Amino acid sequence: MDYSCIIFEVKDQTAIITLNRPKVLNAMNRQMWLEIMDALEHIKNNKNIKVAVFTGHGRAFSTGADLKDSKDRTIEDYRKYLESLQEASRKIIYFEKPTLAAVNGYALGSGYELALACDIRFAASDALIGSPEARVTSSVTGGAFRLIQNIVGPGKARELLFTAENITGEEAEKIGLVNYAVPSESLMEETLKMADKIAANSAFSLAMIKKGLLMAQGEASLNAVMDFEIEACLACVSTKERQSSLEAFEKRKE
Ligand SMILES: C[C@@H](O)CC(=O)SCCNC(=O)CCNC(=O)[C@H](O)C(C)(C)COP(=O)(O)OP(=O)(O)OC[C@H]1O[C@@H](n2cnc3c(N)ncnc32)[C@H](O)[C@@H]1OP(=O)(O)O
Repeated sequence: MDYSCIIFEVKDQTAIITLNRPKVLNAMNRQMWLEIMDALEHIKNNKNIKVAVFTGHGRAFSTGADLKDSKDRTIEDYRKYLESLQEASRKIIYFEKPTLAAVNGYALGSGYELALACDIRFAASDALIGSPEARVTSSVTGGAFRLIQNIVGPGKARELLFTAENITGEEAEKIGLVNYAVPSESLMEETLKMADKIAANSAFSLAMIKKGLLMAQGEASLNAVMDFEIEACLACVSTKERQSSLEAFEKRKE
């Protein structure tokens, strides 16, 4: 597959998937999710690759769902988009090899959910991370109802989702949302250092450890949560309020 929305490269034993729609701050469309899945399949089948790293091209990791694409979508189109998003999210969450996120700039909505789906997160200290769904009349979709509570606990998860406010990489480190906040100029270097440390270990052990960790987190009912996420998100985007939110987004600089 030729990639138009991501850049795929391999450095030593680490594959780097760079979200690549910088003109729209790496806003996500169905094609981007399909390309991510294709790249993951390649990583899975290549024994020399032991770790996958996600990052963003330009001044954002990703600002989440493409709101311009969203405006004229039918509910059925939206469902297809969400199903691709969830297929990719499941693939990342259950991926046999460790995944790392190097969060640069904005990581919002589905963009921040992609980072949550990764095993380990690095962020630039000045990154802006958040879940603006409630502000744009949407709802989380990438397994985030489970993931965010597992990562920061129920109280902080509610605060982030209810306020829809962004926090910096530095604040994210304090609440355990990211493992490390580092100066933006050393973000990739620090992330790749950790990737190298992991890649020095047994691929089989890593796969087993990851499987065990996921089982221990109660994967069985994650599917039920994710099915609900699709219904909740579609219910949100079917409201009249959703159209007003999208119009407000377009008019925000007038
Ligand atoms: C299931 C899903 O619904 C869950 C979600 O993902 S909801 C999350 C949706 N995302 C957002 O609400 C974020 C929207 N973006 C913004 O609020 C702002 O762009 C920003 C605060 C992140 C950055 O602001 P600023 O620095 O002023 O940059 P611009 O707004 O000028 O952005 C530069 C161009 O990128 C376009 N863009 C940014 N984000 C999106 C997006 N999510 N969808 C579509 N397009 C986006 C923006 O319109 C600018 O393009 P233009 O052609 O210059 O107008």
